[in-house]
Amino acid sequence: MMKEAYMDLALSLAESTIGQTSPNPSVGSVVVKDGKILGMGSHLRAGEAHAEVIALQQAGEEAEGADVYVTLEPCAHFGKTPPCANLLVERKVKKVYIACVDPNPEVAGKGIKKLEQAGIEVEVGLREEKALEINRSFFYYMKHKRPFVTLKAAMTIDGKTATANGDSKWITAEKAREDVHKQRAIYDAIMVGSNTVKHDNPRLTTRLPQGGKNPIRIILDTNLSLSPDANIFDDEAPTWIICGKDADTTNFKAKHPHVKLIQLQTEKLNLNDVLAAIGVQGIQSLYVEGGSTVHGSFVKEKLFQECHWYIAPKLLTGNDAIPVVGGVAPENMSEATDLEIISLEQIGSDIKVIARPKQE
Ligand SMILES: Nc1c(/N=C/[C@@H](O)[C@H](O)[C@H](O)COP(=O)(O)O)[nH]c(=O)[nH]c1=O
Repeated sequence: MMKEAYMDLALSLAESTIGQTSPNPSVGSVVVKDGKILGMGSHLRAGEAHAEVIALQQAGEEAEGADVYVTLEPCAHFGKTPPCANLLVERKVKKVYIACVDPNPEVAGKGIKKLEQAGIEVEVGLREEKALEINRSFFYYMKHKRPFVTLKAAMTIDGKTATANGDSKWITAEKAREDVHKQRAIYDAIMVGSNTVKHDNPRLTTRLPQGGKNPIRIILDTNLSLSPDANIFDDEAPTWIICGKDADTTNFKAKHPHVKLIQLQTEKLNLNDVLAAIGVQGIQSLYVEGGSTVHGSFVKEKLFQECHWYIAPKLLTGNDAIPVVGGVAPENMSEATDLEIISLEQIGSDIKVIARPKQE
């Protein structure tokens, strides 16, 4: 096989573990010699063996003189496991193909240097774009210490997300809603505003036939106004509430001891502070399920990195129905937020659009 095909295999190994390795990146590795695959592996969980270790274990003595493909620069520092760069040197591999360099300034280039100093040939950049895409949340978080934000909305084709009285069940069909749950399992946290909790009484858990982890539920509730009977309080999924400085936290904590309360120092919740506060808690990726007003704030303040729009072939009509992105619109169309379409796919009877703000 060509070198690209071996790196594609390593990338598919990385992609298969997205969401389960946080706070670590998802990494895949393949060991090849004389056209034969001697080992392959993914980093499966934080604190466990790295992808290269698993692939080299499978290769055994045969690893000497082999080519190693890895989707992220091998680590050079002692984390929870010994450095992979040292292991690659010990096993006397011939050449290491690296899809992308670790953007973390503390580690960038150190693994490559260690390999080259030991006389191992290194080629960087094979399928780099795909490798960066797989770990976009991890890289974003490393750089900004705040979560990569994805806005997710479901809407009718005429842009409505609920009727005037708040009814939204259902806009999209079963298959698209199942895709939403697959996304929930990938993200560290999911966020909604208190209005969505009041209108929809959501669980915000991952409910898939094949299972999948629950994201941390984060509710924006300035004055701790939610009813104690809300669904988010009656199951064991991790729940955080973010409130303003005037909220009565003592009373709340007595009622909901298992809920993590993050109280900001401002009367109203400022999204910059919200993202900084959950970034400090280690949340690397955030899936914002709305509603309309919350989406409006994230767009207006340009605090999102991606949007997933699920569009149903329905017309709700009406000036009174709820628009998918709320808030106050700019005066001129030229002030609209320009996006770049990343993907467009049909899921059952609905369309899923992934878009990102156009880089200035
Ligand atoms: N109304 C719809 C959605 N609605 C999204 C949110 O408004 C809901 O409160 C949330 O998904 C409910 O979470 P749950 O209780 O955990 O299922 N989202 C969708 O993709 N399609 C819809 O038709």
